[in-house]
Amino acid sequence: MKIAIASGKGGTGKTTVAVNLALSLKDAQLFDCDVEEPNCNLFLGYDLEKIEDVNVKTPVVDKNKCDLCGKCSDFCQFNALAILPEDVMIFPTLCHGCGGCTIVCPNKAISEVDRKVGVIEGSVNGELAFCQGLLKIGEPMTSLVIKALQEHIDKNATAIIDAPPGTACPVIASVKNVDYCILVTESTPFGFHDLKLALDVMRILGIPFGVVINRCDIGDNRVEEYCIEEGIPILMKIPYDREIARLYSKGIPFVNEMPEWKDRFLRLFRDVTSLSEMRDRPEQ
Ligand SMILES: Nc1ncnc2c1ncn2[C@@H]1O[C@H](COP(=O)(O)OP(=O)(O)OP(=O)(O)O)[C@@H](O)[C@H]1O
Ligand code: SF4
Ligand code: SF4
Repeated sequence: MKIAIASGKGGTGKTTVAVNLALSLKDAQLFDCDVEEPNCNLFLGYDLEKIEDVNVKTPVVDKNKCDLCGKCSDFCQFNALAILPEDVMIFPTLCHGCGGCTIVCPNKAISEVDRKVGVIEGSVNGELAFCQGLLKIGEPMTSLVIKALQEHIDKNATAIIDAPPGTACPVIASVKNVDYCILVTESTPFGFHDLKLALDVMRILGIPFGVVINRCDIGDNRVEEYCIEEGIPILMKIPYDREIARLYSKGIPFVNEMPEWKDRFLRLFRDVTSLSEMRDRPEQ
């Protein structure tokens, strides 16, 4: 079972839910896909070691073979190649490593070199199997690092995936192949607005989803009313709690100090499992 924790709006409590849910389960793996700023390990405190570099194949043009025909530049959908009067200019950070320009070059003038865009790290100790991706500073290829990170999911275990905020490519890369997505939101106008964007993404991708309303006692009831109207499962409600915020600021997962929440997260997991199974069952 692969479960993503996502949201439209940032700061709604994804990491809080992902870490506390993973710690409440036995034998769960936790993956921090927020590769621009992974922060799950602030709460776990595990020693991490590098598992692998994430590289992208980037073109290099041999000037002696190139006749500036422009076929490579015409092919590239990402504007990573520009034909100048006497040269082909390459914008490495725009290149997605598709390899197409190398194939279309009629003069075999293009070769490829590895360019490092990030790194995958894994825990060497701790009660959870934990992995995170780390995008190199200045690199925009977030999705490549997320894809590489997800290769390390053990298909026989339960994987909890902490997704980045928003609804753009990094979120799609994080949730694409999951069995279920938990959308964490808050009862504010901004939370409600961005939840609806995230719901649209899940519907388009055909991923089953439910909602956790965090800080449920701030703002108004619009999120809850909307979920009831639309038949969206409300999986859990977490109140605004000074103690949760205090523990967070000390890097302590709140299930460790407030053990009653472990049962609630276990119940959440059971609900998610049965909702996902119901969806997989063929209609009678
Ligand atoms: N129920 C709660 N009561 C009080 N404070 C909370 C609660 N849930 C989360 N917070 C606070 O909200 C902040 C954001 O939480 P968290 O980092 O889990 O959100 P996030 O969605 O993962 O953020 P990002 O979008 O940056 O990844 C933290 O400062 C945390 O202490
Ligand atoms: S396709 Fe090959 S020969 Fe043509 S401009 Fe590009 S690198 Fe040069
Ligand atoms: S490898 Fe693909 S993305 Fe990169 S420059 Fe060539 S065509 Fe463009």
